[in-house]
Amino acid sequence: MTIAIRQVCHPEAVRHFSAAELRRHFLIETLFVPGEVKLTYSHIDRLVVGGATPTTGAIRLESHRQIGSPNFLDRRELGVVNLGGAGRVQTDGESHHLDPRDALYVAMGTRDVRFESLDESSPAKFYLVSTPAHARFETVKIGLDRARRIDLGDAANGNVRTIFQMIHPEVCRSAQLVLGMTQLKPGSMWNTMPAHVHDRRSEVYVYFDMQPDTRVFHFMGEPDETKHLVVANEQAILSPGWSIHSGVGTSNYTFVWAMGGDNQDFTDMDMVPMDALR
Ligand SMILES: O=C[C@H](O)[C@@H](O)CC(=O)C(=O)O
Ligand SMILES: [Zn+2]
Repeated sequence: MTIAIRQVCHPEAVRHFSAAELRRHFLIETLFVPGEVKLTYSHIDRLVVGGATPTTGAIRLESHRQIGSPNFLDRRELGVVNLGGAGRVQTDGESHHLDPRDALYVAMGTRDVRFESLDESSPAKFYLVSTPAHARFETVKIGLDRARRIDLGDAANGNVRTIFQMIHPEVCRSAQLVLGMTQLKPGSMWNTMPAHVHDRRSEVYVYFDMQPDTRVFHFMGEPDETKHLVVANEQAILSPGWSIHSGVGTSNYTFVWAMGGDNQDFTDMDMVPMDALR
């Protein structure tokens, strides 16, 4: 298991970042490495983001000095979304079958978490987001059928999409983690425009369901100082509370968004008026 550390950047410093610096601090280029658990520890809301890509055998979520407790989930909770082929997640010996697109909320206090693929020729790709937790809730699997579904956007604006709220107070209890998936319809390319910020919560996006030669231009930065990251399939973006997080693709795509912070109120967003964007 590997864990990379990302420090916090002040927005006044980010104004001067080159494309390479912006990528080094905010983009996670590689999430899925066959046979490995690969994590990034971000100091924005202490979000841990990564991938577990089991091939032949089971791989384990280990703790680390950075986590500061004997087991990874002693003082944390975990969201898992399967972006690959069918797989299994074992939580303290209990087996959870995760089909493609299924999510699992794993409770604080779970000692042993293992990941397995059902077919090594089509390995599972478990996308992981973990936040600190103060209380134990139930470990629960959430398929898209159990998610809270919001259809929005319109063809004229190129943003017809469905938001599936998966780890959300009305679906599954958690200490602070809120997570879901947004699928764009073919012909729609925009997400989250008009843009918003929410200084109460940090957010992380992972874009997937993309072809090798398509890209998402992901917009970040303070509303009056926007910048972009050019993002390929299965890459993630760390979005501090002061930053907008919106993207336009060269084709349609799907993304998982996840948040941690002061509240779990999805609708608590500060919308950015169009004439405020720079
Ligand atoms: O705070 C909420 C997040 O930014 C996303 O849920 C937005 C999103 O999925 C979309 O507009 O498509
Ligand atoms: Zn947001």
